[in-house]
Amino acid sequence: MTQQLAFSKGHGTQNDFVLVADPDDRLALTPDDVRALTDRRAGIGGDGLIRVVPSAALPEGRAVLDEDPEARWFMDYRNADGSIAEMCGNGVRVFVRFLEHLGLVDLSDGHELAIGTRAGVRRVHREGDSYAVEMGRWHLPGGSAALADGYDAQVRTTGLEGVRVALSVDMGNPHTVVALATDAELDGLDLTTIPEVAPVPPAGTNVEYVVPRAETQDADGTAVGHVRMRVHERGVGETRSCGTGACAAALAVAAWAGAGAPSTWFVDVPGGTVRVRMLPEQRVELAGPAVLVAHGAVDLDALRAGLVTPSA
Ligand SMILES: N[C@@H](CCC[C@H](N)C(=O)O)C(=O)O
Repeated sequence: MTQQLAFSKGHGTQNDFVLVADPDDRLALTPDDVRALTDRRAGIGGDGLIRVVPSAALPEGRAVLDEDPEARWFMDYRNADGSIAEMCGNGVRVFVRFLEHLGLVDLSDGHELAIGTRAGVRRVHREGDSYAVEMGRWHLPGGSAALADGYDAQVRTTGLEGVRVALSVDMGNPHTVVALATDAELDGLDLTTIPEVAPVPPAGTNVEYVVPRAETQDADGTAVGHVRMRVHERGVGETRSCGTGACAAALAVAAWAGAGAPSTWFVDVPGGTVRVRMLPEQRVELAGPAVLVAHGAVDLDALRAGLVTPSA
């Protein structure tokens, strides 16, 4: 008998994931299995794979339970190349939508749900169809000196081309935000290859390219920031959205703008728009949609047989 694996497929602003439920921690998915499942021709297709597993089943999950005993479910996140990632902002929202679909949680009463991730506990609540995630503490690996360098370089830059101000932002996973001057520059980027950014941390980095857009105002007349972003994700390539990347982008642009920058930002990505809010104590909130589009079963033996290993 062939081995069948039940899956769902979901996305958050078109950052798409294969979702599998493993409530008894029985699935031993190898990196090759992940590559095959996320393959867009021989598999289901996705930027990553998310496994639902009890926090108590994994060492990283047990660490999370020490932080918050209510974080019962753990998001085991894999990039499409099979590598493990600490966090995924769009993934957390889709993970919670999947938990709802499985009947494991109910957020309809507006309460907050604690989720385990390799970057620590993340808290999620619903705002209608949108899911808001408290994304934890961020920091700038280069410290304030890196910020000063970036800001100086940016204000010195004139002309339409050549703006290459970069800032590393740790969102639980690594990001490098690069400021560009114009929409044409952003549109013209070739992100089929890994962009050159320096310095690249040893564990690699996700790279976000951003162009500021005009500020708007909310109903109370408070300024709201706005940026456009394209992203090259570590372990994937160009994707149509990245939630942790959107937070990093808003944080970098707000930091470059200095005191008085808006505390709410909209980040436009090729797959839609997410909202980022600065919170006290170097925390940030990400809000956006989470959609499940398919449910089915995959024949694991056929899938494994179809995986082509690139020759050296
Ligand atoms: N798309 C995600 C980030 C996924 C992990 C990333 N590729 C990494 O390796 O850190 C998001 O929405 O945050």
